[in-house]
Formats: sequence, C-alpha cells, structure tokens
Amino acid sequence: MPAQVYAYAESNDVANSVGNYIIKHQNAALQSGETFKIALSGGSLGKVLKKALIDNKDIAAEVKWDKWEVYFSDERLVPLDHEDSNYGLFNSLVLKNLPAHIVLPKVYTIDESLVTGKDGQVQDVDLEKDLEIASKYESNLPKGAKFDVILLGCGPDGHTCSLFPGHNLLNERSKLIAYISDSPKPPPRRITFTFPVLENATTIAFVAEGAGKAPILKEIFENKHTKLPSKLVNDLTTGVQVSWFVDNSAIEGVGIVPSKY
Ligand SMILES: O=C1O[C@H](COP(=O)(O)O)[C@@H](O)[C@H](O)[C@H]1O
Repeated sequence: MPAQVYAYAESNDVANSVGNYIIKHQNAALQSGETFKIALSGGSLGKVLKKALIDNKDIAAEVKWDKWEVYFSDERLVPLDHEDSNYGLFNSLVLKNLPAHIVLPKVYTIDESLVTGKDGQVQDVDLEKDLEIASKYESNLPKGAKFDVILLGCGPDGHTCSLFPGHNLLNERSKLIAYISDSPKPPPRRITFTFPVLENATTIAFVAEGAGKAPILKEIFENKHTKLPSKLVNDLTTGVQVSWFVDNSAIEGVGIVPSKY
C-alpha cells in the first residue's frame, strides 16, 4: 500500500487535517472495540496536537478522551515534568488545556521512579534501570502491541521514534520496546518502539513541517535505496497504511504529488 502525502500551505491546515485523521480512526476503532489506542511522538508534534485537539473546537468536540489509551512511540529517560519529556510536552500542551469536565484518557508513561541520573545524560547512571524501564513499558503495551494510530515525526536526519540512521536498534526483532543510551540527538538515554510494533499498527502518520525537512523528504521519496528509519517505515509492506501530513515548504522540490485529506 503506497504512502499517501497530504500537503497544505498553512500550518493550521496541516494540524486540522491531522485532527480529522485522528477522529476518523478514533471512530473506526470505537466501532469495533472499546478503546482507541494511539501512540504519540515528541518534538514538533506537540504543537500540532494542541492546534488540532484543543484549539480547533469542532475537532475538540469529537474527541472521546475517556476512550483513549495514549502511549509514546519514544520517550526520553528524564523525569516526566522535565522539558525534554515527550509525556511532559503532551501534558503541558494538551492534557492541561482540557476543560475540567473532561474525563482524562489513560496515559501510559515510563515509570519515573526508575529514572536515574540527571537530564537523560549517560554519566553515573544505572543502565540496568533503563532496561527495566523499557521492559516495564513493553509489559503495558496493548494486546498484541496493536495500535490504531501511531503518530510519528521525522527528524532532519531521517530518524523516527528514537530509531536513528545506521543504529543497531533498526534490526531489533525480539524486544518491542528497546532502550538506547547513545542517541545522537540529546538526551542520549531514551526508550523507543521497535520495528515489530510499527509493522503491526493499523495506521501510521508522519507529521513534518518546515523547509528544514525538505532535504530529508527528498531523500526519502526520491532515493529508493536509502535505509533511513523514516524511509523503512514509509515502505512497510505489512499492511499498515502510512500517511504523511506536511506543509508545502517541507516538500519544496520533492518529486511527489500530494493530495488533500
Ligand atoms: O527526538 C525526537 O525527535 C523526533 C522528531 O522530532 P521533530 O521535532 O523533528 O518532529 C520525534 O518524533 C521524537 O518523538 C523525539 O523524541
């Protein structure tokens, strides 16, 4: 199933389109099951989620938060209120902005009590604990590690989740959640979904905005031999439907024909 690319001139339109995509898949999931299982990423996605799920009142009214189970496709090994925490980002931009009457979703975070060291740095930390954090997070994954939606970012180096170009975690097949202590992007200590989880999702959507993303999107969409992590996800052949939500500047000069969602 080839990936679909949806492109817009304005950042708000990208966010609204992501919001409509989420609602469509939420409703589909709730027709056949009790909960909507979504995995989020960090970085620039946080602001997109705020625009889509909080600021757009039409979309906000359709979110069935009490039925959501929220996970993170990757997480930095820092306290949950640390500025580098992907949960912390979602909490401050989205959860804290929900009206008081809303029943909050079930959010699966790392076990903060196991986090050692300061700021996710590698010095003087207990890497055994990082393994424990990853294993514990894995034990909380939904049955069959099956997600309705996984929302991903694509770093300027082509990384996604905390799966970095050339890293041996790209070949991890036995663990569903792995820890990494040498992330080239700070902080170095993180946990991440591995490919078996991504391959098993119903749908995956990348969100990428800004001219800074154009060179890597060119590589992903024009170089069929590249082994960049985002390209490997883009090309999954396991039946997962992959979409991209981008602004026009992110695909400037990239040889693709985008659609409107
Ligand atoms: O480090 C990370 O980076 C990626 C990409 O972030 P972006 O700001 O370039 O969109 C993000 O998806 C991931 O969750 C995060 O930990």
